[in-house]
Amino acid sequence: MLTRDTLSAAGRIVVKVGTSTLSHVTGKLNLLRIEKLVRELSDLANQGKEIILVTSGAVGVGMDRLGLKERPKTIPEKQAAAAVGQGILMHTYEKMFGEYGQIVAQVLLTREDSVKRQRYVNSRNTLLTLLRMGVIPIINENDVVAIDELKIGDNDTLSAMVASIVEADVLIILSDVEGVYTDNPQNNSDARLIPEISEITPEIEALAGGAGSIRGTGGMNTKIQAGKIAVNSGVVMVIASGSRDGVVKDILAGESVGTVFLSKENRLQIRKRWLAFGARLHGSVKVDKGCEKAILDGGSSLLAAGIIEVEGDFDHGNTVRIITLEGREIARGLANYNSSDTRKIMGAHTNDIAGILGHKSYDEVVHRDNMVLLA
Ligand SMILES: Nc1ncnc2c1ncn2[C@@H]1O[C@H](COP(=O)(O)OP(=O)(O)O)[C@@H](O)[C@H]1O
Ligand SMILES: N[C@@H](CCC(=O)OP(=O)(O)O)C(=O)O
Repeated sequence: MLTRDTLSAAGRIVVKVGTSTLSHVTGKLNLLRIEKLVRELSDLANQGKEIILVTSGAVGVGMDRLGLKERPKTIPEKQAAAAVGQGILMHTYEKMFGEYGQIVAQVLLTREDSVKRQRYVNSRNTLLTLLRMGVIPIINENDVVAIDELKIGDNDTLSAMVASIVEADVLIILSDVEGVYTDNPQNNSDARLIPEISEITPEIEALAGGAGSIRGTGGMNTKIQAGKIAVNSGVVMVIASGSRDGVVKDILAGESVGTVFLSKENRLQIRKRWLAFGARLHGSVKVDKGCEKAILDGGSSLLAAGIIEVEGDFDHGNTVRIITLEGREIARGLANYNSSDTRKIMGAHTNDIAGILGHKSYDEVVHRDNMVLLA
């Protein structure tokens, strides 16, 4: 069981901040609060932690800039507000993070990026590359283009999907409440904070109400649903107040802040189980002795140079077996190239891939991050 004590070791952290935390009741940005959050996250990045920020606020900030007093009802109006607000948000983050020497990147995702296999692998690879480069990805849903039926619809769910895609250690959801209460604290002054949720039962789900303001979207409901995605992906989730000074630091110190959702298995166990037993296998690649040793003993990715045979028909993003000359399966992983391209580049040096295919999207045929050893 992953508990609060494990949080001090968290290396990859997703923080989600809601509109109610980012803005004042006037609808304008709460600059002091954003500044504090940026400073805290920058300090964690300076400590070597990998940080991803999922930010809401595009629609709210856009509404304010456009002088709209009510949340827009039509989709084009919402999208227009988001288009205006997203730019303002990014400008603010870019400026503030820049002051602390941090590089940020805007990443706008839609539902398809997490459900379509190829897009999932692409989003994952891009996010992991940004983290490796020391960049802080700042993510929001692509409200401007997402059609309503295809939308994730709320950033609580989006942040849990992101945490699952990048296999984060912890997801911290910052809101305008201290955590999950026995009832909506805005309506019931007797409501008490629940410090720990080890299982999301129907009773827990029934406690959650909708948003507390016209600015927020899902209320506690979507946060509990996010909790389900997180704990089933091996990610510990904490809901806490975004107005508390040093909130992220305190959570990572294992302090009893907000509500923690415990995870039964860690992400590696879950991912390994899925890659090893859950994923549909689409083919296999046979590797030479040097490549076998590099994968088993050297922690290497699978490079085209080590491949001597390709079996089956697979697409980019499908799971393939990696087998030895003797036919022993040593690993499984997600292929960066389809079977036909892999056949063309097998045996070739990484530098020659572009010449052979006319493009080179990846150096590796299977990246180590997307591989599980079976031997
Ligand atoms: N059981 C509950 N415990 C805590 N808050 C709740 C509960 N049920 C409903 N809420 C409401 O959820 C709100 C937080 O969600 P929301 O307004 O969407 O904020 P955010 O912008 O941070 O996502 C709280 O302000 C509160 O009014
Ligand atoms: N993508 C939307 C946020 C949707 C959302 O979930 O908002 P919130 O409940 O404030 O986290 C926006 O940027 O306005």
